[in-house]
Formats: sequence, C-alpha cells, structure tokens
Amino acid sequence: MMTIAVLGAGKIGESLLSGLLQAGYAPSQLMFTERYTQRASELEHQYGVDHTDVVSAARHADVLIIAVKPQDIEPLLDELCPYVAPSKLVVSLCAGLPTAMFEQRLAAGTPVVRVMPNTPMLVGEAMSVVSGGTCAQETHLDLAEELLGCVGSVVRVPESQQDVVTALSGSGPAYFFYLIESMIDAGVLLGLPRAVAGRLIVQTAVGSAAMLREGEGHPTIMREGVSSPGGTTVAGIRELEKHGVRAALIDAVEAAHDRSVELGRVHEDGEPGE
Ligand SMILES: NC(=O)C1=CN([C@@H]2O[C@H](COP(=O)(O)OP(=O)(O)OC[C@H]3O[C@@H](n4cnc5c(N)ncnc54)[C@H](OP(=O)(O)O)[C@@H]3O)[C@@H](O)[C@H]2O)C=CC1
Ligand SMILES: O=C(O)[C@@H]1CCC=N1
Repeated sequence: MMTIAVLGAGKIGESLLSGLLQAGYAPSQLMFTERYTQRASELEHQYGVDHTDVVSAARHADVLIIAVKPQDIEPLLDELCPYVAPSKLVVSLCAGLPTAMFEQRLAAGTPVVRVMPNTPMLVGEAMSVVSGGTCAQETHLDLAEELLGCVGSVVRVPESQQDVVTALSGSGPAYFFYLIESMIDAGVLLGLPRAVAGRLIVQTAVGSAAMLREGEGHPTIMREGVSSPGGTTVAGIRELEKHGVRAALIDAVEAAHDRSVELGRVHEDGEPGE
C-alpha cells in the first residue's frame, strides 16, 4: 500500500491530510512532520495520523509532499535529501521554488513534481496546478494529480508557467477576499449592518462564480447582462474604470509573479529567503 508523508502540516499541509482521509486514504497510509510537538499532538489526535520525523518520513513514505514555507526550505532539505531514494516521488507545494532546486539536492534521478495549490483546499475546492521536473514520468504526474484531485481541481502546465500560476490562482483567493472586504465596507458605509452586508456579498460572489463555472458565457457578457441602459451598474462600472481598478488588478498579479520569480532566484543563489 502506498504511503504518503506531508512535511509541514500548516494550513495547506493539514487541509491536504484532511482531504486525503476524506477521499478514502487510510490513516495508516499517511504521516506528517511538524516542528512543534503541541501542534503535532493536536493533529495526531484530530486525524489519527502518525506524526514522524523527517528522516523516518524519507525512509518510509513512497511520496514526500513538501508543504513548508519557501523561507523554511533549506534546513528541511539539509535534513531530508540524504535519505531520499530515487524510487520516491517528491512533490513540492512551495511557491516560487523550481524543481531544479530540489533535483540539485536530491539523489540523481529522483522525480520531482511542482504543484501550486490554493487555500480553497481547506473546503475541498482548491485549484492545483502541476508541473513535472526533468525526472518526473507520466506516472508521477498522474499520481500527483490523483492526490491533489482529492482536494479540488487539477490542471497541468509546463513549469515555465508556474510563476504566473502562483500569482493568479495561488495568490488569487487573497485578491477576491480583498474585493469582498471592500464591498462589505461599502455596504456598511451606506448603512447596512455588517452581517447583512457580508451575507449579501458572499452569496453574490458564490452565485457569480457558479454562473461562470456552469455557464458557457464570457465574464464580459455576464457583466453586460447586469448593466441595463441608464441603470445602476453602468454608473458603478464607470467609477471602477475612473479609478483604474482593472489596471490595479493586473499590476497586483504582475507584482506577485515577480515575487515568485524572485523567491526562486534567492534559493537558486543559496541565500536564505526573507
Ligand atoms: N497559503 C497559501 O495561500 C498557499 C501556500 N502555498 C505553499 O504551501 C506551503 C505551505 O504554506 P502554508 O500552509 O500557508 O504555510 P504554514 O506556515 O501554514 O505551514 C507550514 C508548516 O510547516 C511547518 N514547518 C516549517 N519547517 C518545518 C520543518 N523543517 N519540518 C516540519 N515542519 C516544518 C511550519 O511550522 P511553524 O508554524 O513552526 O513554522 C508550519 O506548520 C508554502 O510553501 C507555500 O508557498 C501554496 C499555495 C497557496
Ligand atoms: O504568498 C504566499 O506565500 C502564498 C503562496 C501562493 C499564494 N500565496
């Protein structure tokens, strides 16, 4: 039976463990590492999955899923790499870190798959994007897709597109949350109780996303469907255009992309991240 170790059970690592269990993986197939024993005990208690150390994970698991922050990667790889046999699959969820960085540290021939998930994984609605390193075969990519498929949708892209993906779907939830916060504030400014404004906007976001997911339409057509001649929506859209909101969003995604590239370079040069 295949065994899977999640190295770093923070927000993403924990939700992946939880999703794998819900999808039918047995607790005995799973293990995790964590730095602090209190959190490790809480997770063991909650999920019935064994906490282990990095060396045991490297020795015993078939798949090693790395879910620590990019800033914490160096000490983890120092501990991990000497014990990883090339028969294992290494899956990195770390923003910005190229597969080449892992390949340089691991035994020659070890397959590495880079994945960019996002936090909707916490509710089984992740968008995960998968790319293979130089030694990853089709079977390795299929396995990574199967595991990430337990917590949402998965697509495959060439690794050269991963910095854009990180900026768009990796960071994307934060931009939606920011827009939603701003719209709730607008409702409060105009006199609605915060709880009512929140309920209205969250359902409006869910409904709009469902239209996009289920419909054949383009977002522009859907926006035009809300914009009656001489109506309220077009008056609002004119303000968004005046304030350059479209350009601001594009700039935000571009800045996130540049930071992803920078994180990769920092680690390429062997310097610690910020
Ligand atoms: N959050 C997001 O939106 C997304 C995150 N990612 C990527 O996923 C990864 C995890 O992110 P996220 O879950 O948000 O981060 P968290 O900080 O929530 O989780 C990382 C966990 O790893 C632990 N950890 C750090 N070093 C070690 C180690 N050497 N051994 C064992 N455990 C360790 C941390 O412990 P401690 O708390 O003590 O530091 C923490 O619990 C990152 O690489 C990130 O780039 C990808 C897409 C989206
Ligand atoms: O900013 C971050 O650290 C994470 C990685 C991808 C999205 N957000």
